[in-house]
Amino acid sequence: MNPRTRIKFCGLTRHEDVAMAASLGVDAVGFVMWPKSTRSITPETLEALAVRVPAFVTRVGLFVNQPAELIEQCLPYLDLIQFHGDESASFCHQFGRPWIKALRMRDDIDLHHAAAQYSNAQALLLDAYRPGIPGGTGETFDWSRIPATLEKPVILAGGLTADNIAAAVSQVTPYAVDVSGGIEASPGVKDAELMASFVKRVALAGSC
Ligand SMILES: O=C(O)c1ccccc1NCC(=O)[C@H](O)[C@H](O)COP(=O)(O)O
Repeated sequence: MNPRTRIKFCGLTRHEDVAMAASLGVDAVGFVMWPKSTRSITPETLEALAVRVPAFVTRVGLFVNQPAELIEQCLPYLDLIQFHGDESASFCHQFGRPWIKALRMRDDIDLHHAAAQYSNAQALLLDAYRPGIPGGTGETFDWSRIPATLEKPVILAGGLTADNIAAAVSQVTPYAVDVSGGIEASPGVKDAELMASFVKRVALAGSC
């Protein structure tokens, strides 16, 4: 039996969206701590949102080349750290907390090399590459570029929606999928119906 595809919703900024995600059975909720993002929240908002996340829903903090001091400040409210910039493996590993590394799918990326480089990561999150934009582009990439076997679990991200998630799961069979723009009414504001239909389509894709 194939394990189910885990789901992370990213870029949450509101209590009601976190509550909806949890009620839908989503595995992880992501909070963007990078201030230049249209979905960013402050450490104070992170605390307010995170303390109300139910047990067994993983709270993920997303950072882009940010100071260790900020990450330390957020740690009490995070179960997992997502590094979405050019952080080194040793930087990522210094916090004593599970972490994942986001990789943008540049033409020249070598995923086997990256898996070795980030050997302590819990998983690699693969996202679309657009120069100058570190993530949350809402764009897909060519999923056939993902090797059939990789030394780390793959979290597929980038432009996923209820309309393309079945094809993505069937083609890539990722460990997990990550979505932000595809479940939004506007940046940082999630749409309850889009969230529900995304979760439903992932479940259906896994049962085919
Ligand atoms: O969401 C952002 O604004 C953002 C900014 C900087 C780095 C990463 C960012 N988001 C990452 C994600 O939301 C997801 O990991 C992933 O990129 C999926 O986003 P989307 O393509 O919108 O589904």
